[in-house]
Amino acid sequence: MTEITRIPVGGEQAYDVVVGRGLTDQIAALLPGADRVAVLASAPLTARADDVSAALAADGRVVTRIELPDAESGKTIETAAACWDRLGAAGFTRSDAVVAVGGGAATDLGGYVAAAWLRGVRWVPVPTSLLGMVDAAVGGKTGINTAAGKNLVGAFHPPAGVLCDLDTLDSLPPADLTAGLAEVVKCGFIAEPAILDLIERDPRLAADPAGPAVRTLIELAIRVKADVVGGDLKESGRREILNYGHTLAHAIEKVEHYTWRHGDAVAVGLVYAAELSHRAGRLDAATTARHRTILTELGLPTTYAAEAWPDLLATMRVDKKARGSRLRFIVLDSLAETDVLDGPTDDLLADAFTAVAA
Ligand SMILES: NC(=O)c1ccc[n+]([C@@H]2O[C@H](COP(=O)([O-])OP(=O)(O)OC[C@H]3O[C@@H](n4cnc5c(N)ncnc54)[C@H](O)[C@@H]3O)[C@@H](O)[C@H]2O)c1
Ligand SMILES: O=C(O)C(=O)C[C@@H](O)[C@H](O)[C@H](O)COP(=O)(O)O
Ligand SMILES: [Zn+2]
Repeated sequence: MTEITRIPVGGEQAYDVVVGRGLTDQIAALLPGADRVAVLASAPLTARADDVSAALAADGRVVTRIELPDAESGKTIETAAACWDRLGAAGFTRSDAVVAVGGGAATDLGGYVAAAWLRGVRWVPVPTSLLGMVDAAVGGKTGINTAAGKNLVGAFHPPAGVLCDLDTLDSLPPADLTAGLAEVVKCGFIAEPAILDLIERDPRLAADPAGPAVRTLIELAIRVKADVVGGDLKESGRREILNYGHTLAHAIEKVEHYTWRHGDAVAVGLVYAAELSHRAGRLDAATTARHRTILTELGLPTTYAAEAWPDLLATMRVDKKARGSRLRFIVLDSLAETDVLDGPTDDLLADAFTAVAA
């Protein structure tokens, strides 16, 4: 086992994000007194879920294994209902718990299953993707998609702890690792410019799961998220900054029927949010251009089909940051200085889109 980093997340239900290698044996200690534990994972993560289940069983827990449809296709009410049926059949009580093993889709679904079962039981995400480690598994935002859009049903339900085992990144497809870096870049622009400097020094190293830069980037990004959500779990204020780039990103995901990786959509959304900030007279041209440059160097997309604009605009109107008919965007005034752009005109929104339109 290598060195372990524990990153505390504050708030009423404080917990640690544990980062290291060979962490499987730590799972049982995060759920004291849980006699029954449901381990949720999709097929590509079967081996990892086996290890986690074996560690729990070795500690005397009765494990219920539930296989999820993979990736975004698992974030549905049907999958959640199937999980609740299994918990009911296995007699899960309020002292029992859920463990979700996988990328952000599995941990979002698993967290929501736990949040709603008996109105809330303990859960632990075991993120296996970079994006899951730096973002989805941290902060207690859980949820599913609906026909109207992305993450429209869910709950704030902090986990009992988060296990980020860096060994799991070895099997992550490179395109998924790169997609996760989009959320890391987001943290760089909204709060931690050291992230941007590190990636710019050697973008190739940033995407090497075995290299030293990845762990540093993961820990820097987790610290940004932990700091924000520790002070504003329910997004009544500052937490909205974590949505930088997401208003357009979620619309792209819906228009693409969830076939795009979340991180890829976020990359386009970040460039759009920067252009919007610039065209609203807030962000300087150099910082705006820096978005496109760094994301391109990482191999992330920065453009989207021009003809999709009407659909995208209509979808953005059900974004959770909207208030009535007013859209609200997180924008940058300068590096690491965020603000809300409240009620931008359709002309301004369309003008900014020309900068990402392909
Ligand atoms: N709750 C939050 O705060 C939050 C934050 C960011 C993103 N999200 C959500 O997270 C989701 C995106 O997460 P993601 O990028 O991890 O995608 P994902 O969960 O869809 O996983 C992508 C693919 O990688 C595979 N995979 C994951 N880990 C693997 C591993 N170690 N080895 C081999 N294959 C592996 C998965 O099976 C899947 O096929 C989106 O639904 C997004 O909305 C939530
Ligand atoms: O944790 C948050 O808050 C975020 O906004 C992080 C985002 O990266 C993440 O994609 C989140 O799921 C988006 O939340 P939503 O409330 O817009 O669905
Ligand atoms: Zn995101």
